[in-house]
Amino acid sequence: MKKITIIGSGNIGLSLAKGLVKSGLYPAQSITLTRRSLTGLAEYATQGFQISSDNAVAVKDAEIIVLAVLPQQVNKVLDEIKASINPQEQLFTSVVSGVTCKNIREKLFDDLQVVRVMPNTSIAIQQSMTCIATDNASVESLKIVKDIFDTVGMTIQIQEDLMTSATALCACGIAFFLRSIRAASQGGVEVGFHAKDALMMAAQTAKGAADLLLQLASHPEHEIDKVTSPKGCTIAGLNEMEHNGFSSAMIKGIKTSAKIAGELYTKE
Ligand SMILES: NC(=O)C1=CN([C@@H]2O[C@H](COP(=O)(O)OP(=O)(O)OC[C@H]3O[C@@H](n4cnc5c(N)ncnc54)[C@H](OP(=O)(O)O)[C@@H]3O)[C@@H](O)[C@H]2O)C=CC1
Ligand SMILES: O=C(O)[C@@H]1CCC=N1
Repeated sequence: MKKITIIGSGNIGLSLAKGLVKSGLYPAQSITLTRRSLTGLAEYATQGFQISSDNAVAVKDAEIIVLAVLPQQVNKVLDEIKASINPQEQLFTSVVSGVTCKNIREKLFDDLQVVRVMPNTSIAIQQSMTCIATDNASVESLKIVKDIFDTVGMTIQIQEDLMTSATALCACGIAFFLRSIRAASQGGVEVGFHAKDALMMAAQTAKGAADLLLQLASHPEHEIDKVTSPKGCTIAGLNEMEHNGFSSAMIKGIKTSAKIAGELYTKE
């Protein structure tokens, strides 16, 4: 168990903090949360987390630092903490989209080990798909990061140049699949269910579909073929969706998100 400081405890920073505590391996007391406005962190202090609005102080004792501010807030934060960083003792991780390991070292220290991590918000319930990449961290440091994120979902190590693609597919992907579930529930209401029931039914159906792929290591089309009875209602609905661009919309959306993810830091 290591001391962790999360700089920028907003949506993803807090989701990570909650997931680590839920995993049982990291007590709240080992995690320091920072943001400029501490009112948003008051409830976390009552749960045992350390909270601070002073990034420079908050990183001093940390063995692992997680940078989780917006891309346009990164430079100011790195300037603030530079004097408190010890590159020999600390491991620097960043979940910031579009900011490379090299970008971070250029602002801090050449010999600082930096690992980029791209989780998604389901990290709060230990269900994240987390992508990990580095261009200089040791095998031991990578293992430390992987071990942490393995407690809050599934991890995969990828090449750093695929990190913006990973952002689109997995981090933004949560929103894409949620919108699909919401749309399915809206269809459910049209065909007769109350909204609350329709949403629960759509969500559990989506979960079942995902688990068919994950638990059986199966391919979507193989599972689809089992649902589409000849001349049946599934193929009729599925083809209607495809005529309206269902797959195409998802593919185009992911490509657009990946492009924008790569531009976020430079758009400062
Ligand atoms: N949301 C998501 O699903 C994912 C987001 N990411 C990445 O994570 C990062 C954060 O995104 P998200 O959580 O959505 O954004 P949020 O705006 O919710 O969180 C950013 C947090 O940073 C805090 N902050 C801003 N400036 C400072 C500062 N100088 N010192 C300390 N804290 C600061 C803000 O609080 P305050 O204003 O009070 O300081 C805010 O709580 C982004 O870079 C994004 O690309 C990556 C994966 C998934
Ligand atoms: O929308 C965003 O820019 C961030 C990055 C991935 C998820 N949320």
